[in-house]
Amino acid sequence: MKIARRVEAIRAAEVGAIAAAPGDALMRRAAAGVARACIEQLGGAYGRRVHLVVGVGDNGGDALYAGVALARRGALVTATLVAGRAHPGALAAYVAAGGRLGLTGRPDLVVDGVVGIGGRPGLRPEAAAAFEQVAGVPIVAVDVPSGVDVDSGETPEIHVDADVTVTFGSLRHAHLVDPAAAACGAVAVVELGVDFPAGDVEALEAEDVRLLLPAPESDDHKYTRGVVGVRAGSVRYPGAAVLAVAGASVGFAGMVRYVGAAGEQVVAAHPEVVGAGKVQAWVVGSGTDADAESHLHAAGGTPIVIDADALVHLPGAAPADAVLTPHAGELATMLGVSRDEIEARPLHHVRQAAEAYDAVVLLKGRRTLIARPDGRVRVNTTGTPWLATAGSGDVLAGLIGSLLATGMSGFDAASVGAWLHGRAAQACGDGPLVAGMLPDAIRAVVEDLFA
Ligand SMILES: NC(=O)C1=CN([C@@H]2O[C@H](COP(=O)(O)OP(=O)(O)OC[C@H]3O[C@@H](n4cnc5c(N)ncnc54)[C@H](OP(=O)(O)O)[C@@H]3O)[C@@H](O)[C@H]2O)[C@@H](O)CC1
Ligand SMILES: [K+]
Repeated sequence: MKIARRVEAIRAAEVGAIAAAPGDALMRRAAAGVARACIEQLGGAYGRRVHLVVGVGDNGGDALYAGVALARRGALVTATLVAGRAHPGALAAYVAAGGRLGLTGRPDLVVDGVVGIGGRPGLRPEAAAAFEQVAGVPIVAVDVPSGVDVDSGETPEIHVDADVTVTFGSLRHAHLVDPAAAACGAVAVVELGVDFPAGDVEALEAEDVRLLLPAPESDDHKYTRGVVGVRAGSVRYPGAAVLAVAGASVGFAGMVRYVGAAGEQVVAAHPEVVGAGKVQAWVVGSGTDADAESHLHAAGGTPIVIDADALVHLPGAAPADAVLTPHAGELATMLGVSRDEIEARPLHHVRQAAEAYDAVVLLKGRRTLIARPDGRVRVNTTGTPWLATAGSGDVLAGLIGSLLATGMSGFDAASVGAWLHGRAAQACGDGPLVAGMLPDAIRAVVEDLFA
């Protein structure tokens, strides 16, 4: 599990380590990691030109010590001190190692050491100008891309767009949550030997998913494995029913039931699907059109995935054990704000919705977020841009419903479902895909996990 923590918690955990380490030892360790990332990015150090953009705090100190390490390996290192001053010890070491002040020529790489966890969002004009001078050159950000809001993952003002971000000890929210995460590029964590407390934003990794997934026992039969019911599709949108049922039918639940106007098409595509009866979880909404509200009312009393058309029919709180799966536009309608506001502040809004509806809320996006009413959030890091295709949400809703039916919690079902769905898209290759390809790919991903 990847765990991201608030700045306050990180600072509190590091106090002891900083006090115990002699001089700038911790900063030098951090800087060594930054230098390693630069060398990796450049394919070597000797003769390469590296330019440091340096702020007044310890983030700038990290950049300068990284400059020291790079200069020792034969790189030609220059630096702009955006406020005209910098961490005294690091600056002295930098100058002693042959580092120069001021930009000369076009560098091969830029190191962003303007601000880290002590920064406010945005870039001051001197810092913005320093990056403009080297526009187009790859950037390695120290700790976070300067200008992003570290705890909220928001980017309310101008900020650095990095190719690689090197952080220390623990991930911060900005490394996982969009839009800031998109500005980080690839993220590397340098170990500092510090113990951190639990965090409130996390991301599942393959091993977590494997451990959470239900696998049938030898004495299981179809009813003990759980039955999922799908109420999706309509005369107008029969395909949504077929795709939601396909997502529900990848094989986690022991049986899939379908109730709705597209029964004929569903059974033609999935002969194993049966009609109304007792279920352990419902999936309601995809393509239900005018029938959404009546489906929602008919499906009460069990864990339930509420998607698409059904979301707008929710009264104040959702039914017990509900997972709501809106995209940004649907969440905007639910919360009475604009889509732009949701996309600018996804972490804030997904938490607000989870609390307001007293339900697990999965907000779809490049980095899908899954929030619980108590504020705990999982970020999904799998997926490709090709996944933004019609019907892909129907498959996801069905898949999550089938996991719910096996007895998983809504939070686990939603986050495991999102992870498998995204990984399946990746398995389809870096090219076009249609939603109908996902169920087979999900089965292959699960087979790989258990191999
Ligand atoms: N803790 C640890 O264990 C370790 C920490 N480490 C490193 O230390 C970093 C944190 O260092 P930090 O606390 O000195 O803060 P930092 O982010 O450098 O900025 C501070 C100053 O910048 C200014 N400023 C603010 N906003 C600004 C803006 N938008 N644009 C321009 N300037 C702005 C503001 O000063 P002001 O100008 O307002 O007086 C503020 O005081 C951390 O991210 C990591 O890299 C590593 O060495 C490993 C061990
Ligand atoms: K930075």
